[in-house]
Amino acid sequence: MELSLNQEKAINHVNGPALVLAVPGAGKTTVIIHRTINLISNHRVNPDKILSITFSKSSAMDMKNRFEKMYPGFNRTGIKFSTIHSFCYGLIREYAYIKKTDYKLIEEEKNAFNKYNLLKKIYLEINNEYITEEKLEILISAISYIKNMMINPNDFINANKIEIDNFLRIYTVYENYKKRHNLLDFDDMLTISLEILNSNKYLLAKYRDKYNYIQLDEGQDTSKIQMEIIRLLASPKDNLFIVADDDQSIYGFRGAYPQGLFDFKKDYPKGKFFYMENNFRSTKNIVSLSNKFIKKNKTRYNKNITTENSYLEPINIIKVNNIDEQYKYILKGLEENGPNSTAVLFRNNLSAVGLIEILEKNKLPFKTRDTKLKFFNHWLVNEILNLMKFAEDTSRMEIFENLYYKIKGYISKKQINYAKTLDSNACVFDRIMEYPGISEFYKKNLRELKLDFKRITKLKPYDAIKYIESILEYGEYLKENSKKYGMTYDTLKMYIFYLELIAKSTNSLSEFIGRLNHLQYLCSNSNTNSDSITLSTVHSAKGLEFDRVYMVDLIEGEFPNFNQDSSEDLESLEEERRLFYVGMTRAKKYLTLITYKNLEEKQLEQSRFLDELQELD
Ligand SMILES: Nc1ncnc2c1ncn2[C@@H]1O[C@H](COP(=O)(O)OP(=O)(O)OP(=O)(O)O)[C@@H](O)[C@H]1O
Repeated sequence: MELSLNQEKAINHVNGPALVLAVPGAGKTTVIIHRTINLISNHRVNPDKILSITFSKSSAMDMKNRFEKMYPGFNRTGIKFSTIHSFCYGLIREYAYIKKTDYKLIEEEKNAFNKYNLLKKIYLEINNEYITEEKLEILISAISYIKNMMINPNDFINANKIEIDNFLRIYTVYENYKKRHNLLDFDDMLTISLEILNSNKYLLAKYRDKYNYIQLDEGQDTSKIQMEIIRLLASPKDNLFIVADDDQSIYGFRGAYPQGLFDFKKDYPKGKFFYMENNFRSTKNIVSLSNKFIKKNKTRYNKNITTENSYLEPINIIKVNNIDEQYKYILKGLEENGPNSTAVLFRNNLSAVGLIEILEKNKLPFKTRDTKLKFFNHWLVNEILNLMKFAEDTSRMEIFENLYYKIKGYISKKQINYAKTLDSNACVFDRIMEYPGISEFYKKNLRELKLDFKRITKLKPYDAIKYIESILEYGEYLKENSKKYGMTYDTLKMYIFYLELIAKSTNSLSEFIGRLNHLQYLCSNSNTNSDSITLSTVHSAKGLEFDRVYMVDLIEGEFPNFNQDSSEDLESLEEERRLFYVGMTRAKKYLTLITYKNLEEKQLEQSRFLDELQELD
């Protein structure tokens, strides 16, 4: 590979701070690898003294592999590619050793004691109810944001609408508990590391001496506290080499702080700027339109993206009638072009479910970037399955007592408790009918309900779900209670939609459950063959490239991901636009953007980003 002049300039930078502002596909990773070699080979820097910080474990891995490919045989020993968290953990362990204390990490979900369980327990104690998975995610994300942005939780509450009752109390109890017991979550690794570096002169000097050259990849998604740690470490030599594309900052919700890049000049008046505006990855068609598109954002360094690659095919915007036609379109493309170097990208992970079902049915190999799809263990999916299981055996009180109030029938807790004292092998409805003084009206209701469940056993899974949703009025319950679960009704409907999609090809409950298990298995044991189709959220596709990219489900509300409850401020819109841009710029040769007009009876609007692209083209 022949390096460009601009790449050369950045690679040849040795001492002092530098910010490399680059566009997608400009070879940022390439530059970090070549610069590392340059420091070692031409400037006699000891490999141990270079610390390259990557965004995620997988990008650290990717960088190592690319290094190997570019410089086969070069002794990589001592060169450190690490995430900031892994660096911080090392520092904390050393500190703990000196202080003869011990910190326990509580991130691993597989351990019995972990932060998820701790937060669930605190939430239950404070709010007297169980927290849903969605709310737990909101809670964790808010705590993380506060830590990463180094803000006061009170200020956070004042500036944000958060759907968690007693958030401040939960936050305080959680923080105090961890402190008392020396527990660490990922965010504490950062806060504690910063405290150590600020308070322990010995360790600060030691680590400054240990790493003389610091390189930071994906600088745009580094949080405020991470940047503080890195700057403190690099000081006073300030041999800090940051590579970034502010247009690809997509982790604002987790505290990414691209503002740090805009402050670079102020923080380092003598700092050097390098620009890499040539995209080596994509065709002229893709580069030109994505460039015009991102220019609609106001908060950004102005860059002019160019490419020497030739024109190939225009970006393809496809509007079909419904999601089935979207899938058919993709299948046809895969049939014509094969699965090699192809990705299907989407805004929300739920989209993966429909794609997995369709690809599996057509025996097409795929791999998912996010292997733990929460769909398969989601409470809503479990509840529908449980109602179907209950239909097959209406004596199963252990199922019914958790669901009776979510369907029609006006059954009371007292009646359930009474029924539990009767013969446990008898049908639950017959038992409730024994309730002392129960009116004829109630009995009629119960007989009807019993009949409803009998009917369900005669239906195929697809029709059974529809029956549960409408006739048993489970859908009504979801509509009225979605907020309680930290979700919108539209999202809950999508869960049902995908469940029905999978149910369509099955004839019995056991076959249906078997299919769900099989799809979940395929998802978590993803095909790693290079010639399988990659399914990924745009977030997880960061840094990757494919010959052919389909972006799917491009519906207003879905992408940009705004619902009726979320605020549509300029900042969030710009972040969504950056995310869309990251998706577009993953494509080397062919980019297809797909939207559809209807989802069942509901009419949809195409994503506003497609409107923008159509206007710009
Ligand atoms: N000088 C060059 N000549 C030819 N190809 C290059 C050159 N530099 C980089 N590339 C290629 O361009 C592609 C993009 O490089 P790389 O992935 O490093 O870009 P990036 O800036 O990290 O991209 P992004 O930020 O969009 O993820 C890769 O396929 C890489 O091999």
